Amino acid sequence: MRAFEATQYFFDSAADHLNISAEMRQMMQTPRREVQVRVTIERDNGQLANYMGFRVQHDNHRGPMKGGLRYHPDVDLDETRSLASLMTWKTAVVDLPYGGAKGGIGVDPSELTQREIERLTRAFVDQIHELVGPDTDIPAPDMGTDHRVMAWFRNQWEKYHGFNPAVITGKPVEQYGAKGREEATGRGVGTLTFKTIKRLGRKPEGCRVAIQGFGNVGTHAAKFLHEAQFPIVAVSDVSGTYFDPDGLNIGELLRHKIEHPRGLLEGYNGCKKLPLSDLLELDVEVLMPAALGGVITEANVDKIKASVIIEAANGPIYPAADQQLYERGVTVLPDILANAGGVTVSYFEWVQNRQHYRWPLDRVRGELDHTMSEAFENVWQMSQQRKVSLRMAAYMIGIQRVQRAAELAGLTS
Ligand SMILES: NC(=O)C1=CN([C@@H]2O[C@H](COP(=O)(O)OP(=O)(O)OC[C@H]3O[C@@H](n4cnc5c(N)ncnc54)[C@H](OP(=O)(O)O)[C@@H]3O)[C@@H](O)[C@H]2O)C=CC1
Ligand SMILES: O=C(O)CCC(=O)C(=O)O
Repeated sequence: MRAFEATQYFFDSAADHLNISAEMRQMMQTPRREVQVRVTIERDNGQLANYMGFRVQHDNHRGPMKGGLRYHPDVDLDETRSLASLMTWKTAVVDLPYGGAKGGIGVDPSELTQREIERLTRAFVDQIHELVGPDTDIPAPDMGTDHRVMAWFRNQWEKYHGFNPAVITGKPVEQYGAKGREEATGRGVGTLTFKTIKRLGRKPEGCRVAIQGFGNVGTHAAKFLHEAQFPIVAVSDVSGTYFDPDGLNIGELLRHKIEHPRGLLEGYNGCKKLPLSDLLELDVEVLMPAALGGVITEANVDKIKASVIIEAANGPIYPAADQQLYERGVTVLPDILANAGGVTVSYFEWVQNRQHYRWPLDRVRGELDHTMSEAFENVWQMSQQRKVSLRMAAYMIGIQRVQRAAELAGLTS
């Protein structure tokens, strides 16, 4: 199964619980526009290198389309389509005035220098600058991109269209970025992990956590959960799984990451090192995939021991595995709710840019917590009332909101 098929399956299962015509379903499932471009740069050694770039604009009934840019070797049209549709349901679940989009380049950024990544980003903007804008489609960071990439993107876009920092979010704070955007996804994930555990009648101290991926989302989630007294017993990045059954020293791991090349955990020897694939199968209460999609499938679902899975990553569980987990009584907090903190603070950044006004960090955090908590309550209630999984409940809320917007607009917008 490929990524978009998985997202469509979840959409269809949720739509089956709602009264939606076949034509409306088809409209909501089909992306408005898909763009695929060749991006060519000169490497530092003078050789040419060609990459494929993508932007999928999924739906704009609720507002300008919003979604990150991923730089990763697996990026292709199918994955981008899947991620773009997730953005439509995600912005709707947390009730932001946005639609959904996603983009990226099929490239391994670890093989390029910073100057090459800058040239790549500028060349990509040259290809797609007419499609994006503060009122149409607003990119942001995702895997493999960060505030520097956002700054280059904005600078190149403004060469064509003039000053308008609201064209992209996740920028450096000194360059019209919002305070708190960098931590936002991990913070939101942490907040909702805490709420889920509380709702299940458990205490953080008794919930061992394993986190797959120690990048932007994984590190900030780890920091938040560590401060909230959760024992984090394992984290992983591409170099392996780092494990301590008594709880990892998160501060030390973060320092190691900052001080070492490419931000890798490679060489950290304050705990046991296990093979990469072991992380998902550890004996923990809470499992948090925070890296790639499609990591929990029919092939490994039997080996998952956690009773709570928090989808910090986008699309980490495929449908057949999701069904098995539901039947086993595993609580899965779905991506379109769990990791919505990033796009929520992106929205705050966009609002601040448009008003030429800056919020202090405590305001950003307070409004983030409020937005995430409200969405969590709505999804939890829907799940209880309709006796469906949290994923189905989140999709149902998202789909209903997009359907309502489409009907109010007269369907032809
Ligand atoms: N950034 C954001 O605001 C948001 C991100 N997300 C989602 O969260 C996930 C992570 O994104 P983000 O943290 O931004 O990405 P980053 O690029 O910052 O970090 C990704 C992390 O995953 C690790 N990784 C990659 N492959 C594997 C693997 N096979 N096993 C274990 N670890 C692996 C990387 O390791 P290494 O560094 O060693 O390569 C890195 O630590 C993605 O699914 C993304 O779509 C969702 C909402 C918002
Ligand atoms: O911050 C944003 O606008 C989008 C973040 C994103 O790509 C995501 O939530 O998956």
